[in-house]
Formats: sequence, structure tokens, C-alpha cells
Amino acid sequence: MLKIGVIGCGFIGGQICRAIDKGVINAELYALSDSSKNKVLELTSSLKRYSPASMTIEELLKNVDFVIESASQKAVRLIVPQALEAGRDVMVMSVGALADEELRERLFRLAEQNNCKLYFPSGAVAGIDGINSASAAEISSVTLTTRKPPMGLAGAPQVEALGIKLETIEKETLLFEGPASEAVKAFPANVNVAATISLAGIGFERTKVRVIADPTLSKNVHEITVEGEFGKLSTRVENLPSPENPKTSYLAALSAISTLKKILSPVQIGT
Ligand SMILES: NC(=O)C1=CN([C@@H]2O[C@H](COP(=O)(O)OP(=O)(O)OC[C@H]3O[C@@H](n4cnc5c(N)ncnc54)[C@H](O)[C@@H]3O)[C@@H](O)[C@H]2O)C=CC1
Ligand SMILES: O=C([O-])CC(=O)C(=O)O
Repeated sequence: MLKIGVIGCGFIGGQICRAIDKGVINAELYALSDSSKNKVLELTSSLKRYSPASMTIEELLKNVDFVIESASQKAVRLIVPQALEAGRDVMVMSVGALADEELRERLFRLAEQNNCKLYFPSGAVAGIDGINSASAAEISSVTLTTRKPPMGLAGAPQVEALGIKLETIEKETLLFEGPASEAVKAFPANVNVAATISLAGIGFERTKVRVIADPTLSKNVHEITVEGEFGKLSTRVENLPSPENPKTSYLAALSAISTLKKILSPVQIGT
């Protein structure tokens, strides 16, 4: 059975571990790692079937077959090259890190050289399947518009740079408009989806992103519009935020669980 190691035991990591523990994913939950020991302890104590070992990143990479990064963009830079060098397949959630061209090319090269797979789940958006299909011909434009309740954008560098007090926002406010390459730096914990869309479609410079704080919302809303030789595609998801981490939508964790199920299944549905 595939031995899984999870790095980052917050909302997404926790949901993945519980899915493995319940048998929704047919794999062995072998090891956990987190910069906070408490997060590992809390998660382990919520499990019924598995008692994964708490390991340092280096120990975990030595001992598992498959690594899940559900930590942060900084963690991607540190962990993913080492994981690929150790010959491990890796699923990456903090996809925004791949806006760095040097890192992106390095990771793709390491995956090829070491015969490993890198997986980027669809995350909190719908439509990655359609963008993948559309990219087999010309795509002329891709736009992502993300709307979140103001406090779901707390701590973002762009909010600090603008000097905005999120709790005082009374109407829909545009906080960012620009290429995905800049969006993922301005909002590292809010628009990783922009990176996944860029990878599937026309890259980080041509993918346009708008981030809006909307005090009337209780959901995280992502709208994608794509135009190309295939025609036009529009998707809109209204995501329930995680109660533990309002920046993250529940669908993002479900997409990670679904990606793992797909990897382990002999039947593959969708692009
Ligand atoms: N691809 C997508 O569509 C989405 C991606 N994300 C991203 O996925 C990642 C996980 O999201 P959540 O579970 O909601 O976050 P979270 O904040 O609930 O959990 C992250 C955990 O990782 C740990 N951590 C952070 N840096 C670490 C490091 N260098 N080494 C080890 N542990 C570390 C933290 O202590 C925390 O327990 C975040 O980067 C988030 O921005 C979130 C939503 C959607
Ligand atoms: O979960 C979401 O709504 C999207 C998100 O935080 C991200 O892409 O980083």
C-alpha cells in the first residue's frame, strides 16, 4: 500500500488525513510533519485507524512513497526539490510558489530526471479540466476574479501594502488587478488557484487576476473566463470557507482528496 507523508497539518492536511483514516483513500497514512508540534498532536489524536509518526521533513522524505505539501509557498521551495531528488511523487497545494520561473523549471526538470510525478489539484476552482482541454489549441485570454469576505484576506501582503483595515470595508473593494505572477505574491494564501490556472492555460504573465473584498459575502467566490479557438468557457464557484481557516475553501481540501483517489484508481475520468 502507498505510504503517504503529509507536510502541513492544518485544514487541508487534516481533511486529507481523515479521508485516509476513514478508508475513503486506499493508502497508508505513514508520517506527518508540521512546524508546529501541536498541530501534529491534535491531528493524530483525531484519527481512529492510523497513528502516523511525527517526523522531521528529512525523515519523512526518506520513509514515504508519496509526499503531500499542504503547508505554505515557502515550504514548497524547501521541501519539493528535496522530495523529487529523493525520488518521491509529490502533490503540491501551495501552487503559487511556482510563479517563480527558476523554481518551476527546476521542479519540472527534477521530476523528469528522477522519474517522479508532480500533482497540482484543481483546488478551490472549477474548470481546470476545460482549460487543460482548451490548451491543446490556442487560448487567447484567461481571467480569474476572486471575491472573498474581507477577513478572509487578512494578513495578505497586498492588504498591508495598501494600508487597508479590512474590518472597516463597507462595500465591494477591488484590492488587486494584474497578472497571476504578481497576484500569488500579493495574496499567497488566497489565490494559489491563479497559479494552477496559469499552469493549465497560458502562463503566469498572460493570466489576469482580480481580487475583491466583499463585505456582503459569506462565501469565497471564484469566477474564471477563458476564450480561445474552442470557444468560451465560464465557471463560478461559491465556496464555503473552512471554519478553521477562512482563507481556504472546503472544495480545495476535497480536490486534494479526489486527486489522491484518481491517482490510486485504474479508472480515470476527466482531462
Ligand atoms: N491550491 C489551492 O486551490 C489552494 C491552496 N491553498 C494553500 O494550501 C496550503 C494549506 O492550506 P490550509 O491547510 O488551509 O492552511 P493552514 O494554515 O490551515 O495549515 C497550514 C499548516 O502548515 C504548517 N506549516 C506552514 N509552513 C510550514 C513549513 N515550512 N513546514 C512545515 N509545516 C508548515 C502550519 O503550521 C499549519 O499547520 C496553504 O499554502 C494555502 O494557501 C489553500 C486553498 C486553496
Ligand atoms: O480556498 C480558496 O478559496 C482559494 C485559496 O485560498 C487559494 O487558492 O489559495
